[in-house]
Amino acid sequence: MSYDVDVNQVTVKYGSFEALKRVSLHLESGKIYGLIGRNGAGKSTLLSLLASFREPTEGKVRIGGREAFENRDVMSQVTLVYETDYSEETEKVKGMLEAAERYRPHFDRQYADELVELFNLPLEKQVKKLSRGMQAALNVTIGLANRSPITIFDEAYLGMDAPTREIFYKKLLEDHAKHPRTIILSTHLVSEMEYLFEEVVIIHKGNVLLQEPMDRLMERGASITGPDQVVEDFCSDMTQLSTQRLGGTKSVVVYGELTEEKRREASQRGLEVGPVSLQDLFIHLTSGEKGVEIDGTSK
Ligand SMILES: Nc1ncnc2c1ncn2[C@@H]1O[C@H](COP(=O)(O)OP(=O)(O)OP(=O)(O)O)[C@@H](O)[C@H]1O
Repeated sequence: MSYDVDVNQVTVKYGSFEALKRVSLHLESGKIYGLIGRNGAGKSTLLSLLASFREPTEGKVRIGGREAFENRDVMSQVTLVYETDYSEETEKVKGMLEAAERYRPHFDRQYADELVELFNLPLEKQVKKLSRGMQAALNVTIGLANRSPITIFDEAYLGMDAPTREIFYKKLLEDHAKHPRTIILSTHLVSEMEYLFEEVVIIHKGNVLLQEPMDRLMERGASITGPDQVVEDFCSDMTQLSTQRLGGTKSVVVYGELTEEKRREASQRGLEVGPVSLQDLFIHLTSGEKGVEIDGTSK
């Protein structure tokens, strides 16, 4: 069955504060999504709706056509991994895996054991006695081994060192290829994780600023560098995200489709057209009060 996610005109209020403002979003089954946004943008709020932890103040969240909130059938198909407070958790690592095996319908114990070995997790140790990074690795182990049709990692890497994060990313890609499912990665490590994303959703101040396949998004950003006045003329009708000047040289980050004709024109005028990283695009797109108005892609 399909596990497409439909978020329709959803508002979430904390008191009178609107953390999400009439957000609409469609996530197709089976893809890896990167969810990015600045601190307080509303990412965790959105993810808690998908995991049925919270009910929208207004609007509907449907998964596979069924309303998500307090729906047992839907909840059993969604895993949300986030940094957990284990200071009181006296259960051992082994016990946590056994519980996951009992309660999660698609849990693969053999695969979990493989990850436990890779992450060097001590099966007989109490979870509260693990280091923060090891607790994160345990969460990721259970999150991946659950094989839920919708698996969400909300900054699940917190506390992991760089080599451990590398193992996480590698295993995630491998396992997604073998067992395709929807994976949502909410992260601030944009440069480090962008190669994982098939599609990117940027949330800004409670709104969806854009949702784009990664390759198309990368084609939309470019840096144009050359003599000051030539760059200025060339970019005059384009959305300009940032400008840098050095002597008589100017470099502008533009956003929007750069047609073949426009690229030829740049080359004829002696301008250099370069790529822009997702991290740079994200920084520039979300630097203003409302974020940049994006023709055709903003929701
Ligand atoms: N329980 C709550 N009560 C009141 N306000 C809340 C509550 N939870 C979140 N908020 C507010 O809602 C907004 C969105 O918070 P949320 O945690 O969803 O953001 P986020 O994008 O996940 O942020 P970060 O990247 O910093 O983790 C923030 O302004 C936050 O202060």
